[in-house]
Amino acid sequence: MRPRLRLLNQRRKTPPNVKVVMMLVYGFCATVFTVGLILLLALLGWWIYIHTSPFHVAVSRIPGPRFYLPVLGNTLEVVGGLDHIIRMFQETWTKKYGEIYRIFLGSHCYIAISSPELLEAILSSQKVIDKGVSYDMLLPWLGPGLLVSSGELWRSRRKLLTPAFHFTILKSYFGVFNEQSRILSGIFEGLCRSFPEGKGEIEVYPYITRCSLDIICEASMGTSIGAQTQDSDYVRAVYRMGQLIMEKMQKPWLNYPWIFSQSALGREHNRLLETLHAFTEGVIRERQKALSDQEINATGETETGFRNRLPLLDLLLKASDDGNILSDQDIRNEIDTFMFEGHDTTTSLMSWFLYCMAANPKCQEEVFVELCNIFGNSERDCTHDDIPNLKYLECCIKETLRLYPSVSAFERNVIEDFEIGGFMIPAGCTLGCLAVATHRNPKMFPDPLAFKPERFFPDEAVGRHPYSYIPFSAGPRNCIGQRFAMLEAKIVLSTLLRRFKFEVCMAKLPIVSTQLVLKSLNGINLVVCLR
Ligand code: HEM
Repeated sequence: MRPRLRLLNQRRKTPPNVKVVMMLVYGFCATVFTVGLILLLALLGWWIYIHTSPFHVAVSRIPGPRFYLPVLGNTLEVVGGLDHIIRMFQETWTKKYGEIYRIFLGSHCYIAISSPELLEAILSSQKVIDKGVSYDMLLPWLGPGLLVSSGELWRSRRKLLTPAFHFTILKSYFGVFNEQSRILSGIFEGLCRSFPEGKGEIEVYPYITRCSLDIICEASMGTSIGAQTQDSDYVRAVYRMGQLIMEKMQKPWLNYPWIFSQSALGREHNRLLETLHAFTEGVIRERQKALSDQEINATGETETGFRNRLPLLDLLLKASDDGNILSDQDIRNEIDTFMFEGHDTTTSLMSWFLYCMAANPKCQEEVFVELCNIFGNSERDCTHDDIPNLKYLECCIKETLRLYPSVSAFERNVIEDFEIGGFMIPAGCTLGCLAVATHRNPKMFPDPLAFKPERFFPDEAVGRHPYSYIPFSAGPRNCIGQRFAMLEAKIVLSTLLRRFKFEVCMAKLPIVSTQLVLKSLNGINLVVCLR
């Protein structure tokens, strides 16, 4: 009996490998259960939090997606190309939720506005003047310059810098505008002559960028970098820095300073910063020396070759001499701000303008007729007296800025609770003013996607809400360089349209995308020929 019983006992015992498997299964189930329970509790906590915290209760009254995830918010919906982001914010969500809606980008609440009435309430307010978090990306380069600074610092700088855009000063830049327009026109002419039939494809964006850089460099620093005619580390650095900031924005993990500093992009960023800052500092030092040596003679020429147009830099140096507190670094921040704001925006405008002309040949012809009436066959410069006569050109520029505003959206930080349109906007939100969505609102601009310069004829514009058109923003923090930009655009564009004809390149139609300014993902390619 005994041996048999032992045999039976042995048969009933579970084999060791099955035991291991069962233990693993139990372990796995226990882990899944625990993790599930923790997730469930976390979600419950999150649900209770967003239904009871005053912040979330207030923002939940604003239209927007019902669900947003902890940590991620609605971010997954904007993942995609740079052309997808603009569609989501300016079209899809605006159509779905209306002229005010809220979105969570990560855990940050973003309230997007495209109603002229609400924009007026925000932009004319003296309370909501601080910039949104997106501008922090610019801080290493621009520091707290006029664009990024807030509070009292911004107020005092704005007061200090406003005289630099007085009409008498702007008048002195006509020479620079004309000189650089001629150089650009010469480059286009060379390209056209090199095409087999005098007509060929040009990606205009980089050429216009270099022209605007030359203009803003002379205007702000009184020095010439010859970006259009020669290679320069500084120009390359300005150009690359804009791209790099966009690359960084698309990779949220690079927002952690340590990770960024270890990345290839972070190292390149630091090298570019050195080049950019060293250049501006060098020009400031030279200019300081020239001014203190009293080298500027009565004709306005300096021994160092500067032309005395009272560039912005002189104004800042003078202000620091007058005893105002303005360190060399403050001056550098302001100059860097003007270099950045003053070239990318105007390049975007002028490139999209040429595209609009190419896409609307009748309008292009009408501008040409206007130019012939003013300039005839002469190749003379555009003067101060010509500006008021460029009426139709001005309407075309305005219509370009309506359809393709260089700054497609701008932001304000809400630092104390604020009420608009019956909604309480709690402190901590970012308000996003959607220029594209506002400008394409059919209530204000019927048939909004059509290019119709006549919308800006004086009698057509009567009765339109002033905040339905905001390419230069509005209110106390509007664009300080608005008149500069319009003069620059009128002179450069009239010079080009007098000499060249532009046609659309059907194989490479632009793909609109939101970057630091409104650009096209595949460039602005046009077929160009001499008139
Ligand atoms: C087509 C050309 C331009 C457009 C569409 C444009 C548009 C804008 C917009 C929308 C703002 C407000 C941004 C915000 O609130 O965040 C702004 C601010 C600013 N712009 Fe322009 N801009 C242009 C050209 C220029 C030029 C040529 C300069 C300099 C010469 C310039 C200098 C500035 C500065 C310094 C600010 C900040 C003003 C402040 O906060 O007080 N802009 N611009």
